[in-house]
Amino acid sequence: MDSHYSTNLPQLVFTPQQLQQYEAAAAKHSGVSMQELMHRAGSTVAHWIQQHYDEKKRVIVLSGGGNNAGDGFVVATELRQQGYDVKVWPLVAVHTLKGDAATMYERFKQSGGECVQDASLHHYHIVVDAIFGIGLNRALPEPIADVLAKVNAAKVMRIAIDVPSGVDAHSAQVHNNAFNAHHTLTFIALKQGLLSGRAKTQCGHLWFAPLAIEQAFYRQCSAVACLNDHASMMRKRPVRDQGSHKNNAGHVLVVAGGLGMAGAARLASEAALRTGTGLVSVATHPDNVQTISQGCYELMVHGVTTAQQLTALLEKANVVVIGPGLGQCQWAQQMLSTVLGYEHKRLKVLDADALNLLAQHPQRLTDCVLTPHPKEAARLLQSSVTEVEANRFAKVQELARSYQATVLLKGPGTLICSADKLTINSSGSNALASGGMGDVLSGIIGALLAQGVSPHDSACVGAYVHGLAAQQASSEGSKGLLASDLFPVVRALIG
Ligand SMILES: NC(=O)C1=CN([C@@H]2O[C@H](COP(=O)(O)OP(=O)(O)OC[C@H]3O[C@@H](n4cnc5c(N)ncnc54)[C@H](OP(=O)(O)O)[C@@H]3O)[C@@H](O)[C@H]2O)[C@@H](O)CC1
Ligand SMILES: [K+]
Repeated sequence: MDSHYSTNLPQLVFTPQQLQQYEAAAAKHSGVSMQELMHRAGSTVAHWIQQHYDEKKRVIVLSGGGNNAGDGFVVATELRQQGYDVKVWPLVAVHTLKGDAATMYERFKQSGGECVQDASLHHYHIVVDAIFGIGLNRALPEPIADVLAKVNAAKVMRIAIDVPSGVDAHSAQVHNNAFNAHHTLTFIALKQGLLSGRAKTQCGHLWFAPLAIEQAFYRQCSAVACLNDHASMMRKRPVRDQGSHKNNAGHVLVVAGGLGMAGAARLASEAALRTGTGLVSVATHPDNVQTISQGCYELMVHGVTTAQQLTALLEKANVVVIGPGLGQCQWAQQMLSTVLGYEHKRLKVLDADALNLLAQHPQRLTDCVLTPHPKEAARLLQSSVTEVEANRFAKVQELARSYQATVLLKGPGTLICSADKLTINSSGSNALASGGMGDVLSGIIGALLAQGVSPHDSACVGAYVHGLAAQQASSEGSKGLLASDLFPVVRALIG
């Protein structure tokens, strides 16, 4: 039996529908029966529990009505054999089980295993979720949702088999009272819905167990997305030739900082410098000039009030970052329409208020990277945050299509979508940080574009470096990380 598992995740990402469609063929090509596959899945989880918790721990397995429950009965049977005190609490009547799941239930009973109803959770140390896996197709029904609310509130270690119940492995939608796992062991291939948004946090630590059929599976169908990893992101960083000078490393123009919003402009422009741009200019409200320049003499800061003044600056730059602290007043509108209407090709990063203004007058764009958080994405799509979070994958694709742009949808497991590519970011989230993190991200992406990295790769490397910097700059779980704390880490990562 192969019980290999790891937190090193593969880069190839699939939909649960692809798993449903091709896993049987992959198993067949690997000479493995479906029953053996279920046995491998359950044994892997049992092995994982043995590796992490000794047999004095009391375990309860919650079972459902499909094959996920079959995995759960294998876990329970194997742990009992290893001396654990294990019970199964069926949340769907066991007589409805079919096929291999029914067989695994029979084996559990025959081995002396016991089912309980309405268990007292405080008696157990570990709860194993074998209710729903990739077969979840609607919200959790009342009795199951009620049980999971209690499980989530209890002081227990929660381990999900394949998918935390209540998480939609396709859309990343998290239904009410979904199982809040400390660890999730997922099988055969990575499912997109576990990697982004709230679903990502709902999985806790994600472990991948290929069950020794992943290669055959990869031959059956093509991945729908790519999970970026450290090595590939580091390879895509711009390389600066030793003999080069400032004019070979791009010129970013940051159009930012309405009245009273100098900080956002400074964060974005300093981030562009710290990410290796040769020259960085800032076009801002005249009252901000001194504040932005203070302590960062490398920035060329211009107070701008007219389209002509901005056009003169656009001529010198090769990339424009527009939006941080821009506001939505007449001045801001004029700045955005001048940038979007500029006749020569300039790569552009649109962030913050540039996105809010764009949402008021949607249009197809050229050479743009958009970096919305879910609320800005909702405005751009005339939708709601709930709808965006209920299907981050479809929404980022819709944005990329409607605006003809590369779109980076922020949040845990940031998504980056261009016409032909979907990438999921794997580095940390900055949920505990203060404001200004987005400004830094737009500056980093602008810098990468200015140094010749493609729009899609700039957004991917930017998201990765930004997330990793947030992770490294703060100790785990600590609040109070400042956006400017990222600068030294970004420099070290990009340099
Ligand atoms: N194929 C294999 O042999 C292998 C499979 N493996 C394992 O199997 C898992 C997939 O199994 P699965 O396809 O049976 O789906 P699963 O998630 O167990 O549940 C489906 C059942 O739930 C029901 N249902 C759905 N949503 C519901 C809701 N909200 N509320 C109430 N009911 C709901 C649905 O009912 P229906 O829609 O038919 O009414 C159906 O009865 C996979 O994740 C992995 O763990 C591994 O062992 C490897 C080998
Ligand atoms: K599960």
